[in-house]
Amino acid sequence: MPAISFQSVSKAYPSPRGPQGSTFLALDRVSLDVEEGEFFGLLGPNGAGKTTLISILAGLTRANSGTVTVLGHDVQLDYAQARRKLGVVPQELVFDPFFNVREALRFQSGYFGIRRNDAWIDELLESLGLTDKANANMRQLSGGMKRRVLVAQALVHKPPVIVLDEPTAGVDVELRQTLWQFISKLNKLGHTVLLTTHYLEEAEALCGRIAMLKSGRVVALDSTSALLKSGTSNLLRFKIDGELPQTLAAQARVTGRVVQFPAQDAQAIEQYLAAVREAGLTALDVEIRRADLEDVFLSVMAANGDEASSPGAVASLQAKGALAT
Ligand SMILES: Nc1ncnc2c1ncn2[C@@H]1O[C@H](COP(=O)(O)OP(=O)(O)OP(=O)(O)O)[C@@H](O)[C@H]1O
Repeated sequence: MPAISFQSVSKAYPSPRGPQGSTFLALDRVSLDVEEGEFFGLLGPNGAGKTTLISILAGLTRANSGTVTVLGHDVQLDYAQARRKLGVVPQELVFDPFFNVREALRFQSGYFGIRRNDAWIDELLESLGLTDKANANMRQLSGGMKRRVLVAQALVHKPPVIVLDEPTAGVDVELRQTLWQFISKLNKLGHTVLLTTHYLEEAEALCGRIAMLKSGRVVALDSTSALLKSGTSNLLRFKIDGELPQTLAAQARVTGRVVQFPAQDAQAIEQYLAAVREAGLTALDVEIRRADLEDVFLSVMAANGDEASSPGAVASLQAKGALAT
């Protein structure tokens, strides 16, 4: 049985631009399963529908159609059981200003009907570096500290399925490391983790499988290693001292003065460098690097209607079948 199952989930919101009463699809028949024990990444650009999907999972928003289950419990028909299996760390910093940290965690335990939870609460406080803040009022905490409390709140009932919606947005390196150490430990103990993040290096390091959403549709779904292999294996990267001719620019990803070409082999590298020389330009700081998840992500997004990235890498991904159709 999957830990989380989305089957053909669609969600329409009122359209901000169209005529009165018109809607647009924030989620368009999304289907994906997260298996028990997985560390699963849900990636996508702003507005792709990640938070909407998580809100439906957490019972905060209703889908217009489709089925969502948590360990077999339907999030609508069997809400209480589904919710009990889930620990959700929301993107927004929501907290009760009248409680101190320990009280907030005790209150949350009470919400799930758990009494005498102090041993686990102490462990959460310790693991998240909050022990010395246990008696501090929530209002007195910095943004990063509040985020730690949100993580602790989500885990207070030891949920088998942990959902983190951009937990490291705007937080410092120390918290990120503390958080990922702790979440990885829980994952090793068997907890399933679903993570959304814009930090692609974190997703690459942590997630065994990844789904990419674009405009409410799943556009890629595979193991992280297969996604990495599906991209152009190497990239030729350099800076130029002028404007790249159109024919060359069409094959490259250009960011200001930095140019990147897919570099399948030495011949391709020589050809690109020769073409740059023939155009009267000088390539500076030349390096060859392995494609990372960010390259794959940009290629997938480009293949699905974002012109901003490398056509060469897209062709490579399509040829290897990594892109959902
Ligand atoms: N309550 C709402 N009413 C109307 N439109 C909404 C509502 N919530 C989200 N949307 C729209 O639905 C789309 C998906 O939004 P969502 O927040 O799910 O995206 P996201 O992938 O989480 O984005 P981000 O990375 O910016 O957090 C966006 O176009 C957003 O403007």
